[in-house]
Formats: sequence, C-alpha cells, structure tokens
Amino acid sequence: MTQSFIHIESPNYLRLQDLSTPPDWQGIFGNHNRLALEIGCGVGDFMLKTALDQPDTNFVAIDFYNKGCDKTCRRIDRHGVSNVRVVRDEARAFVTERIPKGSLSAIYINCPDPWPKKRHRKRRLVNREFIEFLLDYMVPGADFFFATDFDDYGIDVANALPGITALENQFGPDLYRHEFPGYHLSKYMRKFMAEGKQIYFMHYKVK
Ligand SMILES: C[S@@+](CC[C@H](N)C(=O)[O-])C[C@H]1O[C@@H](n2cnc3c(N)ncnc32)[C@H](O)[C@@H]1O
Repeated sequence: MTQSFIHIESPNYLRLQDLSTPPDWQGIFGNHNRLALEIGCGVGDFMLKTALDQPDTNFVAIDFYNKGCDKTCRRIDRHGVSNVRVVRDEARAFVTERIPKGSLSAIYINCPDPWPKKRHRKRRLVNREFIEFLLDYMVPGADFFFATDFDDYGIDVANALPGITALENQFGPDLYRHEFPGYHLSKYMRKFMAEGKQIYFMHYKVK
C-alpha cells in the first residue's frame, strides 16, 4: 500500500536522515531522564496520556505510518508536551540503529497489526525472537508492555513470554489480564472494546 506523504512540521518530529547512529538522546531531550519507547504509536493518543503521566521520562514514539506520525505530533504539540519525540521508521531497524544497548526503561507495544490469516502470521512483529532482541536494549528493571485485541496473537505471546527467563511476569500467576487499571487505552483498544472484544494485557519486567 502506498502512503500519501505528509510533510510533518513539528519541533517534536525527528527526521530519520537527521539522526545519528545512535542519536544523542540526552542532547535531544536536554536532560538525563530515563528513555522509553512506544512501537507503533498510531495516532498518538496513548503516548500523549502516558507522557503526561510521566513528565520525568523521555518518550520516543515510532510508527512507519506517516499520517499517524503527523497526528501524534499534532496531538503532543497541541498539549505543549516536551517529553515526546516522534520518528517514522520500522521498529526493528529503528531499535538496531537508533537505540543504544541497555538504555530503555520501558517498551510499549499496543495492538500491533494482528496478521490474522494463518499464512501471514510469520509477519507478526511480536514473538519470542523479537522480544529477546529487545532485551539487549533494555535496562535491568525495565518494563515491557504488550496489548492486543486479537485472541490468537494474545495467547501466542502470553505463552511465549514465560519462556524468556530474563523477564519477570508482573501479572503472575496470570499470563495476561483483560483489565489493566492505570494503563491508558489506545484508539484501537477503545475501538475493539466497543466491538465487544477483550484486550489481552501483558506486563513483564527485566530481571
Ligand atoms: C493497529 S495500529 C495500532 C496503533 C496504536 N498502537 C493503537 O493501539 O491505537 C498498528 C500500528 O503499528 C504500526 N506498525 C506495525 N508494524 C510496525 C513496525 N514494524 N514498525 C513500526 N510501526 C509498525 C502500524 O503502522 C500501525 O500504525
């Protein structure tokens, strides 16, 4: 699918070509606060609320959807939020090239594309291999959050996570929960809940 290209004019939008490998995140944010990443921020509603709750955390919100990056920027600009930067990139490439190892205090992944057709499942972003790849970039004690509306995706990830010994389940003995008080609902979560679906929430910490 071709995306119509929107030129994003925002002080909080970082053009990939202007970023070094890896970028000086402390210099970009102008402080030494902890660094967190949202993968697939969509229109940025979850990012805005989460960043407002945690003014002492620097958030990087990424999506390869140009219109979503634009909407996220507009939302955070409108609210005068200074602890979010938005980048348009693919998750694995972004983390590899732009995140220093052992630097993330949290990773949020909400409602990633489910690829419901059996033959397309291998295209799913989140699986054991991807989570193990992310571990290298997280600090001890870092939070890993995953949420999906799609039963099959939720159950697959819920079953894979306990096998990753570097992570500790924050919902144990439950593998997932359908309610997560204090965790903001994203646009897609609200949409799916309105359709009567349940969200699978997972929360783990790096040991
Ligand atoms: C179903 S939407 C969910 C958006 C938002 N997280 C929410 O819950 O409302 C999935 C988003 O993830 C983005 N996405 C999927 N795979 C990605 C990847 N590998 N790298 C970056 N963004 C990705 C898509 O462009 C899309 O905006």
